[in-house]
Amino acid sequence: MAAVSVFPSSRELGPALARIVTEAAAEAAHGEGGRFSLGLSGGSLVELLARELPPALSAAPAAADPARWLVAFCDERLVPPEHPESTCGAYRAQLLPRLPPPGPRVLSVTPGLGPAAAARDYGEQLRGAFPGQEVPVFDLLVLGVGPDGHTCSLFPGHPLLQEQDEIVAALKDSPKPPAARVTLTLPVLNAARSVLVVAAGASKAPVLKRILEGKEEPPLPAALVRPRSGRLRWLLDEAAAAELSIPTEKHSGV
Ligand SMILES: O=C(O)[C@H](O)[C@@H](O)[C@H](O)[C@H](O)COP(=O)(O)O
Repeated sequence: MAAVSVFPSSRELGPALARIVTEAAAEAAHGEGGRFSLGLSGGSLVELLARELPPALSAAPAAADPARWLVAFCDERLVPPEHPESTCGAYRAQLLPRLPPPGPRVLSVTPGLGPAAAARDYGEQLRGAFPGQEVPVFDLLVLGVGPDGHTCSLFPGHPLLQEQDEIVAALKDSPKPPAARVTLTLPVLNAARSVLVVAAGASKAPVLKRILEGKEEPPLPAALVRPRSGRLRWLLDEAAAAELSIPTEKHSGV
């Protein structure tokens, strides 16, 4: 059973999310290799992390220093990095310049490649960054969830939900534009040591009830995020949690 934390609004959820990231970073710094591997999703998470991670870092122990971080993106839209829809572009514009120099090592999808080549290239980058790991084991993945129950760029009913061999896959038919994307696959999501799924706003309330309380078959993509041995936590605001009847941890956020 995943832990579901509910905050009054993003104003309280954001700092809690940032604190979890910096605490995980400090913990990983003391672990093997002293590196913190972090996978980030796009969408509303970009602005939330850009606002909350810098202040959280200034209050965090030195061990949380982003210079020890490897940052990768859980999915990416196949657009030029300067395109407003580029997840990497958005983080490079909004978050990375606000981190203490020299900042993290960032893996990103090589621009200008077609979907299949981009997925192959990004997969090779990941394999290189996680030597000896058939499936990269991230310390922490931060995921979002769409109103349709997608996460990363894994969409309901899409064949990629069955992908068990590739760590990165491409799609050209994303129902959420842009259509061409690459995404981490479920084996990577479920190998992570810790996974956070963040959702805010009333538009997510119906799908969160389906994901967290429904027993529908086939399960929605976000319901397939079941880390084998890692920790799974949901961070929601009250609006997104409004239809839940399962027990949740209420946080006032102070
Ligand atoms: O690049 C993307 O589109 C994201 O990785 C995607 O999976 C996102 O997390 C969800 O669509 C939720 O997006 P919002 O948080 O903006 O609703």
